[in-house]
Amino acid sequence: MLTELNLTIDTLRAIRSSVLIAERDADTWRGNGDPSFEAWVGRKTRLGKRGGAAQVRQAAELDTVPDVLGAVTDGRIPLEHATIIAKVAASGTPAQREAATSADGQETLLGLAAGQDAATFALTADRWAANVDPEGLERDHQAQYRARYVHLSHTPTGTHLKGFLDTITGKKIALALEAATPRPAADDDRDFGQRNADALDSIAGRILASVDTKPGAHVPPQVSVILTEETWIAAQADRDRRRAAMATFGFAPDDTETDAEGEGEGDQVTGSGTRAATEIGTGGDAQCGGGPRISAPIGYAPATLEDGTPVPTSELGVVMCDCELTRIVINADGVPLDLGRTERLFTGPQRRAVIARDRECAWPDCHAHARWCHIHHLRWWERDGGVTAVENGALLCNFHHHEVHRLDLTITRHTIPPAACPGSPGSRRSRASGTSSPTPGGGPSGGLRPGPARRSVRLNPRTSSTSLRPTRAAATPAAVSRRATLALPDARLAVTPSPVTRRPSPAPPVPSTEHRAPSTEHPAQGVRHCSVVRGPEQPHDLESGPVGGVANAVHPPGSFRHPMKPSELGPPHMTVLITGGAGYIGAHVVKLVQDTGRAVVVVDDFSTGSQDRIPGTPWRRLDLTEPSSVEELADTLRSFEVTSVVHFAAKKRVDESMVRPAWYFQQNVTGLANVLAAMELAGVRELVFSSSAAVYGTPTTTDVTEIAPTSPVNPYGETKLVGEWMVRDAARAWGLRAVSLRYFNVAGAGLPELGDPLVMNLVTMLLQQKSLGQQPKVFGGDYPTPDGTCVRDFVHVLDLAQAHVASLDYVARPERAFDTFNVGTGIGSSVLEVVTELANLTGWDARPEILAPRAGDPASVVASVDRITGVMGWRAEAALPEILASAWKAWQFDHPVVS
Ligand SMILES: O=c1ccn([C@@H]2O[C@H](COP(=O)(O)OP(=O)(O)O[C@H]3O[C@H](CO)[C@H](O)[C@H](O)[C@H]3O)[C@@H](O)[C@H]2O)c(=O)[nH]1
Repeated sequence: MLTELNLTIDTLRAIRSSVLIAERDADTWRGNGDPSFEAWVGRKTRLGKRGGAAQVRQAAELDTVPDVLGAVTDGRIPLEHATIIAKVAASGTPAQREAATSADGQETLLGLAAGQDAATFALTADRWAANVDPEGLERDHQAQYRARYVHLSHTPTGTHLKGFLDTITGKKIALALEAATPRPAADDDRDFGQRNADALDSIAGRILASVDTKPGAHVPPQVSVILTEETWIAAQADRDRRRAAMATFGFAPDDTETDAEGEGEGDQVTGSGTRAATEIGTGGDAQCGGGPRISAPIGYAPATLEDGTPVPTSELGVVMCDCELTRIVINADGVPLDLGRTERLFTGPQRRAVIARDRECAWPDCHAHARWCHIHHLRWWERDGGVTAVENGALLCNFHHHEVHRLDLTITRHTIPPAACPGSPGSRRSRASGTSSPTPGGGPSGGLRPGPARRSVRLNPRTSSTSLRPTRAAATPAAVSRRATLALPDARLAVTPSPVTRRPSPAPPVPSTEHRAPSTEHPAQGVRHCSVVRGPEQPHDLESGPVGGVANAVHPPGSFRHPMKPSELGPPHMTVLITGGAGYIGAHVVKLVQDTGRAVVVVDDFSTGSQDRIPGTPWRRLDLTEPSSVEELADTLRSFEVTSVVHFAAKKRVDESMVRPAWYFQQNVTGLANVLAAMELAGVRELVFSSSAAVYGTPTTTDVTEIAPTSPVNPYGETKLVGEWMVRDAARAWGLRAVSLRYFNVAGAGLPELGDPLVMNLVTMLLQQKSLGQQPKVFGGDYPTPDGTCVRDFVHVLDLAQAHVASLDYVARPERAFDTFNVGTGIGSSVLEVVTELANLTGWDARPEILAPRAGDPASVVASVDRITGVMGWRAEAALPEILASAWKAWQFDHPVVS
């Protein structure tokens, strides 16, 4: 019954797919005020735009495999299996797509689908696809591999982590995170993401602690915490003051062996048969609820990392607990003068003894393996003057070690009678709650009593015959006396949270004065690295100003929003020739390519571009439409040993192309033909071609994929489509490896001085209208879009430039031939939305004037960017507000208000 029901549902869905495609092709949905077919479907079905788009996408994919769709309606296979085949047909390599859509291919896949569940069949289909195009799998993996990156953005509010990994590495990392994440303890209310973060922290700690991790360095990598003597004393005084306040408000620091609710129950003892339990009393947050109020702390400069990042006191506690201290005396200019050293490390034998005893994190129910644990000083080394001895050490995983220091806990070991242990008569298992309680009325732990704002947890026993009992600690004079050893004039303490072996660390290299700026406010902050990047020797016949151009002469490296990913750093000997490199998009690409370490040479006729945009970059003035340009360009390619070309030089005004179509073909098609001829002559085989979304004309869907029909509606788009064909044909004929990037609506600026100099698209035209005191002019208000104005996909010019860098990597791979990719954000904005956003941003009292529609304007063009994201790992980062803000800045830079 259930099977039949499922079959019927699948059959109906398959029929719905066919109906959707028929509706789409019949075009009957138009004229109802819906901006797109998807929107129409979403409205009709009440699934909304997203739901409608998903149905249409699935239908379009299934439409490519009609036999498979038929097999669903015949009840041969479930729809799920059909969608797996359709995915291969839609997103595989060209060879895989061709095979999957062929009658034979569909029949083979149908045969494979029989008798397999969906998950197994998905893997089978993957293997089949790999078999059809064995290199496809490897190519995809290599593409993923080249595209992978991890960015850490350090902001004042925390560090953001962003990245992309190839599937294999992703799985490896997932396994490693899992390995470093123990089964959550009873009191562990961290969610999955938080546990992953802790696992990553733990892995980093382990790497930094390993003596084997010495990538070319003389000492293991270290995280240094830098603090002054005053900070050291003030931080401790602050904590002591808090603790004293706690005592004043009714419960002594050692009272933490206290019950809050329920009854504690020791858990089952493992190992030797002796039983142990551990209790923690956190005492709650002194600042919260009914807890005691404490006086405001006295301000003091925080400890910092080497780059000046402030370190919270609880983190300081963690590193002080299990660390190596190196005293570095630094003079007023931040130059290290003297190294002293005091170690507070557990020795190897001590560690082994602690590990043998505790085996895993000593926190209740936390089973983090010893290899992920720190050794915590039960009596803190810096706070309580605790000794570095086995009996004072306890294994704690990274997370719980931080908790102990964050909550200012003291943990004590104590033996508990077997009767109180789990499994014993009268014992009960602990509740999985951070607010469960320890043993009542002086159970095994003895002397437990309820206290205000007190949380306590009954902990799991360990194999040891002792238990750990965390409590709040008392201020101890020992902590004060310990400071004496650190109180050195002009001293900074560099604290390394690393169980590095006992061997003297060499002094850190004293910064050479010629490379480092003198210290300013912070010894580490004052250090600035300066590096000079020399360009290749340049031939003298170029109009490049001083020969031997120096990359990045004006724009400091990293001043762009997107720093290059390490994976994108190309070998310095690679030279990229960029035609039209002095133009708006070209100059951004010049800068980013240079940032990757590649050399760049620009060819431009400077009809719209300017040399100011490419400081220090060698250039050659060349009109690429002239027949003589072929030889001249080939010469340049040879003399610079160019390895790849990015071709921008072209005309790009839609309206102009409508008026001067032949000239557009001359400019764009002849220019490209000459570039290709020169490349063939010089044997340069890598090309990134600047195409346009204009090749789609008026798309039938808003979500335009690369396989959408190309049907340009203006000569400009036609020249780009012809260009794509020419590039594809060159790939077939003489082994050119090329990518055509179909730009959607590009706007914004990476630097204020790199704004779009031409007023020829919506954003710059609006800014000009604003500057002239005019009202925004909107071409057409009656399009079948939500607000009647055209919808476009606006992409930041820097994101677009990044896509070129990714494409250069892509075409560098020998297995590539020719491919096309959309470059957009996947999000549409209407002209009116742009006007409103810009008006808000600039304080413009804008009252749009709706004019007649402009010739050749399609209603709605929005990219599908799945392909470029999947293959190259590229994805646009900036949204409309950021794009417009950068465009506005650039506009102000170019049009300063003279008062
Ligand atoms: O003052 C203006 C200027 C433009 N528009 C409208 O804004 C939309 C965007 O126009 P643009 O000229 O900025 O961009 P296009 O979409 O016409 O063309 C752009 O996108 C294309 C791809 O779709 C090509 O890449 C092309 O080079 C690029 O200019 C159009 O509906 C246009 O009519 C206005 O309403 N008022």
